[in-house]
Amino acid sequence: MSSKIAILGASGYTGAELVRLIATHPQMEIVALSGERKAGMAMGDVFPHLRHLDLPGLVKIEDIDFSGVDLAFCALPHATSQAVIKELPRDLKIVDLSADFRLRDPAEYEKWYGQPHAAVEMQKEAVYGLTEFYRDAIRSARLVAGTGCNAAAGQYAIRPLIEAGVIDLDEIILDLKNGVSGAGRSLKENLLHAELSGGAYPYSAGGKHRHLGEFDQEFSALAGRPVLVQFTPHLAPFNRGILATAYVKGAPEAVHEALAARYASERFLEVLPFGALPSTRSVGGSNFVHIGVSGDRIPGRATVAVALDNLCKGSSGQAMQNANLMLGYDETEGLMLAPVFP
Ligand SMILES: NC(=O)C1=CN([C@@H]2O[C@H](COP(=O)(O)OP(=O)(O)OC[C@H]3O[C@@H](n4cnc5c(N)ncnc54)[C@H](OP(=O)(O)O)[C@@H]3O)[C@@H](O)[C@H]2O)C=CC1
Ligand SMILES: CC(=O)N[C@@H](CCC(=O)OP(=O)(O)O)C(=O)O
Repeated sequence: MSSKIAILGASGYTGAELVRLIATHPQMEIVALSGERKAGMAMGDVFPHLRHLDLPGLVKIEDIDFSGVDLAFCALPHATSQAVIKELPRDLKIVDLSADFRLRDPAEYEKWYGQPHAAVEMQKEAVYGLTEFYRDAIRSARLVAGTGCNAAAGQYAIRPLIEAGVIDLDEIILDLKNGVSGAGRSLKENLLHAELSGGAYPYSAGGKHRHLGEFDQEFSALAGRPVLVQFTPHLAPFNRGILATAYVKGAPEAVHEALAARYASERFLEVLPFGALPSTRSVGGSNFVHIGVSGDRIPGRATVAVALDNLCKGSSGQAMQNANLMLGYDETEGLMLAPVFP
């Protein structure tokens, strides 16, 4: 029997990506789609690339009847998400793509997001959605919090190295380039083609990016002591994709071995042969992640690079993978699309 799915925020980038993926899922049926400014419109009019699909029209969230819905994907802006989710039926399974339920500690949430959480009890109940590291808890969760897309890329590079004890925990530098769709579909001056194309720039430097809250929470729990990463993201002139590059102090071969061993049985995580490095081009439009390691002319230093698609494995693909687990389906269902190349 198929599961009935609602997508809240279907008129945004991650919502549309969920529709694209679910269209190939044999056991998921979309029964409701929400938009806010776009409520009342047909999905194919908002997103012509989805015109061929037979989909419900966009409605406001308050007009959705959740009684027949098995699982809701919530692809709404930060803060809006918690206000909406706390009013949804308690037996509804939810995969939230926003940042609202990623941080377990309410004080940490307030520190990084500048306001108190409006649903603290649910914040504590939520399971962190980095599938390969929380699989068992996700299977039985009611509410799963999708990770930040930068946070996913950085964790795929670094977590196994902390687990295996092969790097100096006080010398981790993470540099990251991410494409413009990471900022969502709303109009912003710095995202205008004239100001973005042909250039790139860092932002939230100096330890200010909110995904540091996720790195702090996850890396420190793994290490059993505080681990602080130096992290700067850059906005780059491509549509989709994240390229995260970690500079670590540790033997390069041991770093490669730790990643290869940890991800050997993971369907979506591909560790390249030693010395080969990944490209966003090779994973675009897919749920696959490519990970590469090289040594350095400075002995005992390694570079780890991770490429993934922010709209797929960085958000909607990860959300689908988690929904598959929550609904008892094969984890890869609807997600085996090959990357689009070039
Ligand atoms: N883009 C990415 O790569 C990633 C995004 N995320 C997170 O996922 C969530 C969705 O992101 P994204 O799809 O990029 O965002 P978009 O800005 O593209 O879409 C936002 C969606 O939310 C709806 N919406 C906006 N305000 C309200 C409101 N007050 N009430 C109800 N609905 C509202 C919009 O409807 P309408 O347009 O009709 O007004 C739209 O459907 C965000 O929390 C984001 O941080 C997480 C990881 C990666
Ligand atoms: C290009 C761009 O602005 N990218 C976003 C990341 C998007 C993401 O992961 O989203 P959350 O907002 O859900 O944390 C950023 O770095 O802030």
